[in-house]
Amino acid sequence: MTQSFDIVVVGTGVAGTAIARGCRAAGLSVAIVDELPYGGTCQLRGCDPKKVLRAAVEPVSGMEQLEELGIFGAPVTPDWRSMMAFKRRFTDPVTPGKEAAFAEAGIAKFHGTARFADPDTLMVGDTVLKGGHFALAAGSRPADLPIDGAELLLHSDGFMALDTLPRRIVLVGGGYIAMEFAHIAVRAGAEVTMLQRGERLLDGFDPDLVDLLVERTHDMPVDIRVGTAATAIERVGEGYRVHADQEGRALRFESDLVVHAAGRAPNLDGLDLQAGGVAFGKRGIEVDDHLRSVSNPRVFAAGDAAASGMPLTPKASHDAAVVVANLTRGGHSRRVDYTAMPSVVFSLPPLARVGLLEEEALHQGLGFRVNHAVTDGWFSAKRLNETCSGHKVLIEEGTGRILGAHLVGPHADEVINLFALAIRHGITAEGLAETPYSYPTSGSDVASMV
Ligand SMILES: Cc1cc2nc3c(=O)[nH]c(=O)nc-3n(C[C@H](O)[C@H](O)[C@H](O)COP(=O)(O)OP(=O)(O)OC[C@H]3O[C@@H](n4cnc5c(N)ncnc54)[C@H](O)[C@@H]3O)c2cc1C
Ligand SMILES: NC(=O)c1ccc[n+]([C@@H]2O[C@H](COP(=O)([O-])OP(=O)(O)OC[C@H]3O[C@@H](n4cnc5c(N)ncnc54)[C@H](O)[C@@H]3O)[C@@H](O)[C@H]2O)c1
Repeated sequence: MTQSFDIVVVGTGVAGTAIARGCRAAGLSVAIVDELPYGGTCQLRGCDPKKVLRAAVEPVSGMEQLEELGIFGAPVTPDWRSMMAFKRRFTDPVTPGKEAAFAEAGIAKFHGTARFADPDTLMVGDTVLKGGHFALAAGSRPADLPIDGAELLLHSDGFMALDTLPRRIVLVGGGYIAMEFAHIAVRAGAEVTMLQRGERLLDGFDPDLVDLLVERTHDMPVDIRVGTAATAIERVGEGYRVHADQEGRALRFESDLVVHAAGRAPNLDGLDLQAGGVAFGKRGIEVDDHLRSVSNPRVFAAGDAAASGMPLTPKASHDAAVVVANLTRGGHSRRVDYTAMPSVVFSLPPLARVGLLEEEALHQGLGFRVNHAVTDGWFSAKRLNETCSGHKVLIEEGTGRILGAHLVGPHADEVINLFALAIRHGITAEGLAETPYSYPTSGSDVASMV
């Protein structure tokens, strides 16, 4: 059966949902398709469930910090099953909620893998979908790890659906997922080892602040091995043995669970982009500044699937707004602008960045001063007995423009938004310093950071 729509959207995550709803609200006929239950990564398998699980270990982290002052005897261990039940209260309603919302909006729903038959036709099973335009918001998936036994790795979605938390966990990788899962799992009672191939963890964040967080994580304790690449995984009895290479030295780690935390790749395999004449590379679908495919003008891409910006939720939302503008008001009405897109590692305490890294600002030849301090002695960290706290703010000489801000410590995940606002809307260091802040809050520290 052939059906025709103004817009056919692939993916029901943050990007696909917003594109479908935005185009429909503008009066276009819209179809949406997903091969998984509707909802996408962020709400079902990513940001939101992760942050719900983190909520259960936040008090544990707080108690650990206050324990040495004699305020608590010993921290409690949260009940993992109850944590999962709490998480499901958020994730279970997502799919039925999306199904109902699309139906109410008059968006035609399809379930199955969408693949191109030719540049203006998508197939979902035997159903033929003709589109005036296509919006590809297919997201990302765990990157292929070319090691023996890679099929034994549990992916992040599996970790966030575990019925019980195994005692010993090896995390393969040293990025966002490894750091966030380590902080949750250790506080929930597991013994965690992190294997990071490169010499540094959390590439893309300020190295001095990463060092503070790594020291804190090491003390939790997490066994962090840098310069250590996982080379093979084998089943041994009920558990696993992970083989790794550390500068030519062969290492072995026994574990009850091995988790993939070694990067994600655009999820393009099912789409048969070649048949659709849609150019793509390792970073995703190749798009111009308007998020239009460089090879098929009927196609736009957004979110993790598009080779643009950072694969994060705020970027997926921004892309969706750009695609909606270009689909409803003409193909060249809006360009992407990833200025001041903040990013947070939701460790305890969190690590955050917005704008340029020091190295990037130097590379661009900008003249700037750096306000860098370790602030475990500041009131907002000290009252929590939090030892991991610091900032680095890059301020342009002459203009006072904030070029970049990097934070680690209590509420860094919230405070970074003030710097994002400043960078996006041109509020200078002077403007930030003279703003009255509620006190005592971590936000009020901003005045002393600039
Ligand atoms: C564990 C984890 C934690 C994260 N935490 C954060 C966080 O705290 N903050 C943050 O900003 N970002 C976070 N992210 C990243 C964030 O989740 C993604 O950037 C965001 O969800 C991408 O949204 P999207 O709409 O592009 O894709 P997705 O939400 O992944 O949606 C893509 C959808 O397309 C469907 N699909 C793919 N191919 C086809 C096909 N051929 N046919 C039909 N359907 C198809 C998929 O089934 C999927 O449902 C996290 C990611 C993970 C994995
Ligand atoms: N808070 C957030 O915003 C958040 C949280 C989780 C995930 N995410 C998104 O998901 C993506 C994927 O997260 P991630 O942590 O998997 O990727 P990542 O790119 O952040 O880190 C992957 C790390 O794994 C290492 N690695 C690769 N192969 C290895 C091997 N064989 N042995 C040891 N180490 C190896 C890499 O050197 C790299 O440091 C992120 O880039 C981000 O876009 C975001």
